[in-house]
Amino acid sequence: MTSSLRLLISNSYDPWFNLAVEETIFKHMPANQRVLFLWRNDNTVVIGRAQNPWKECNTGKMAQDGIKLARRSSGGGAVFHDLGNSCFTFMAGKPEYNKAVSTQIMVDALGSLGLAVSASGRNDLVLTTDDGDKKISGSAYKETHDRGFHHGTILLNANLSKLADYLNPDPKKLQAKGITSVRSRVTNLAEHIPNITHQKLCDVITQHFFDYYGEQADAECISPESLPDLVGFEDVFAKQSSWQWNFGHAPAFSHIVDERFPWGNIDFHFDVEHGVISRCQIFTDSLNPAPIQELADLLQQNRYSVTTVTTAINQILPKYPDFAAELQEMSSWLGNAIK
Ligand SMILES: Nc1ncnc2c1ncn2[C@@H]1O[C@H](COP(=O)(O)OC(=O)CCCC[C@@H]2CCSS2)[C@@H](O)[C@H]1O
Repeated sequence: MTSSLRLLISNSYDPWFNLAVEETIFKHMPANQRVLFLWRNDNTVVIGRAQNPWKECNTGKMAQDGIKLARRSSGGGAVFHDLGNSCFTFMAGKPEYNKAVSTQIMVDALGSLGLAVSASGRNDLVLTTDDGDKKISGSAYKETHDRGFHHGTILLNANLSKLADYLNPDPKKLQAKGITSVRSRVTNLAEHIPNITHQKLCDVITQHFFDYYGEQADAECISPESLPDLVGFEDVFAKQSSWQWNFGHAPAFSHIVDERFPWGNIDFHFDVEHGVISRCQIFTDSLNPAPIQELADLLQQNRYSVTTVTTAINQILPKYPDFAAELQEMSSWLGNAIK
């Protein structure tokens, strides 16, 4: 008899690949199937579908350190992933889909390792420690008319100082709507059970998944080199990897950046829609406002990104040789301010 369960293990650490696999499997699975997908991402910040990355994370530091940004299609806040963080996804058709079931499977699996874990009022799993409850897992959900998934993280031995660094945004004058992350006190399971590994964790989650349904399934390993037949995967992967989705899908926002240079004060007011500068106004008392105005005009209708700034400055430079040093100075300041 074929099993109603499917167990998928990703061997890739690329968040864009893994999220595209998750999305494609979810879209095409038969509604009577139950899927458990286990995966990890390296050096990544994953944000919720309605979040603003420039507001929620330190995008400048992330770019410097080669940390990928990945927007997911579920709601909720921003989390940091590295190989010390494990991810799980439970998928099921409706009406069976029930996040209370998957949450209980996780609580029981972690309990079987001797950990006092419970579901918090929010979407977290917390570990009871001598120092109070600490978050070890965050979850998010997605539902369509006939199916749903619950995915979440488990902190095993993630780099918590990186976690704090990347999720601590620069204090920018950013006015933005969108979902704000809820910062928590976190802990790694390895601090509480030193011999825990990703593999052991996957084994207990799998065992509890099988036990709950009273069935088993062989594990299928997925990687870019061995992709099962996933209808439409290429398109989903292209979207998931795109700047337009990961950054550009941020809800509209505005950003004011100002600086006092020896040669004048400057205020840039940016309005950004779909990640594109829809309006850029400047206010300056510089005696030479023309190149600055020209810069503001050139920035409009382009991506809110460092590349946009450097490209525009390079375009203006030859026209204003007497203002070159000031333009260079502005380029690095403005690039820094919006990255
Ligand atoms: N990896 C990880 N795990 C648990 N908690 C984390 C993690 N990284 C950061 N945090 C803490 O959670 C808050 C944000 O909590 P908040 O509740 O705002 O958001 C979440 O939990 C979202 C979980 C999404 C899970 C998906 C599953 C597959 S891909 S990502 C952050 O400020 C930190 O304090």
